[in-house]
Amino acid sequence: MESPAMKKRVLLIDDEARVRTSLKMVLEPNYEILQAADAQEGLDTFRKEGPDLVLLDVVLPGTDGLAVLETLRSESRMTPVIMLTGTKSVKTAVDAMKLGAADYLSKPFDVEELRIVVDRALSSQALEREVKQLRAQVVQRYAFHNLIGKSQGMQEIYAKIEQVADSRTTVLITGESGTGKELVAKALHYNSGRRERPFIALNCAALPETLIESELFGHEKGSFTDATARRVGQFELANTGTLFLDEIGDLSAMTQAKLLRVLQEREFTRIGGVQSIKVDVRIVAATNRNLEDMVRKGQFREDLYYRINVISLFLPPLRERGEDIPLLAKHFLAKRVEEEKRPHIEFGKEALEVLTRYPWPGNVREMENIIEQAFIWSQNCPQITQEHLPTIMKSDSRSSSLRDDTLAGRMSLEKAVMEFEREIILDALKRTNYVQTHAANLLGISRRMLKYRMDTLGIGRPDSGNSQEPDPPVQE
Ligand SMILES: Nc1ncnc2c1ncn2[C@@H]1O[C@H](COP(=O)(O)OP(=O)(O)OP(=O)(O)O)[C@@H](O)[C@H]1O
Repeated sequence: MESPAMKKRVLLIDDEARVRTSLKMVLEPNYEILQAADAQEGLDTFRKEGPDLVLLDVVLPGTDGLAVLETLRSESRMTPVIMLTGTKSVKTAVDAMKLGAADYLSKPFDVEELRIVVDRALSSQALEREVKQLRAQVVQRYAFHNLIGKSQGMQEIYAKIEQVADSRTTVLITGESGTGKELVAKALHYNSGRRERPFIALNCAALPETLIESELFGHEKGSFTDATARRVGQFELANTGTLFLDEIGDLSAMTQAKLLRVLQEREFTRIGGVQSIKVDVRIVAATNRNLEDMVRKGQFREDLYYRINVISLFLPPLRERGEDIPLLAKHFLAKRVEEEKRPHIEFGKEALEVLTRYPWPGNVREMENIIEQAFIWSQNCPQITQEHLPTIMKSDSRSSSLRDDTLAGRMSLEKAVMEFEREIILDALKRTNYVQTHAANLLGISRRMLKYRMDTLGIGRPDSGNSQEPDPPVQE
């Protein structure tokens, strides 16, 4: 890391000593200045000193400044070059920008403009560096071996990821909510040749029907009432990378038709636009709905289904991969211990048994939340015990009586599931003092979904007399 006191270094390449002196005077308080009077000296200094920024005159004795610019850019794409041009050479300035100059300044310079242009070029360079570093970190984080699980089901997933990551084939990931579909989509991306390119995730269920098309394909200014400016859609943003379409079963018939066209032709038009835009995007889709069934019922286009279902990956629910449960629980606990720099803590034997027996309706996401709570409640304890786990996880007798009633035909499956859900939601609400946002976080669902489930199951707030306020309306 560079120390904040270290000055950035600026190389001035200009044959006129007078110009170099005035540039130096303006910049010296903030930067360390290196100087060169011709192209060769400039390139030598650049190679030897590795400055952070170059100010380069377009007219140099015997050499064209643009040729020097090309050499500089080919040797270091990260170092910004600002061109110094005569007042009349607008065309040269444009050519320079095309060749990758960060900016240009016309002589004679305005002192303030000079400072601004130099500062701006250096801060966008710093930003570019940061993005590169972050991308590299993300690549490491989502390398597929970071998916936790040793069960047969997960091993099959790993093998498939390895087989298909590096092709452009469309992949459909299915599985219940919270089983790790988005994580698998990322693993596909970060194990492919596209790993340095964008990974864009779009949840098709989270957007109202009216917005989804503009979100996907973008729109031209004025194409509808709210379209006050041109907007680039996710397809364009994901170009050369991967577009992850979550909850694809929630797309309307019209959007399904448009998506099919993009998948077939690899091109589309923005809403209100006429120009066809070609894209190279790898599509990974996911759903927790039964698409085959939706096709049978006419709710999902059959042709689109076959297009996206070229390769399918099914993520089994957590309850069907019991051996992954202790592994995942220890992983999430270790992660929290490290984040909070707390002393080592482990699960007691009985707590681990409770975790293993529990059916995990919210899958891995639910587990992450429950371990988070247990971690908080176990402050100062050397072990996580049953006491640190939610009551519902231990209410074996209640869940077995629901199961017995269902299997004996005394209760429908639907009713038993609702009863079970009702108890979990009530438990979460009690634990969070009825603060719905916190309860929703605990359950790993949105507040909107929690409110919807509470309404469906008839769960109200605890009776607090007349002071009870109505629930705030749920926004679309
Ligand atoms: N095998 C795994 N190893 C480690 N973490 C996991 C694993 N599976 C899921 N997770 C974690 O569980 C949480 C939920 O995963 P994810 O969002 O990928 O699920 P999903 O199936 O896409 O859910 P939904 O259908 O609700 O969108 C995330 O925080 C994810 O990091």
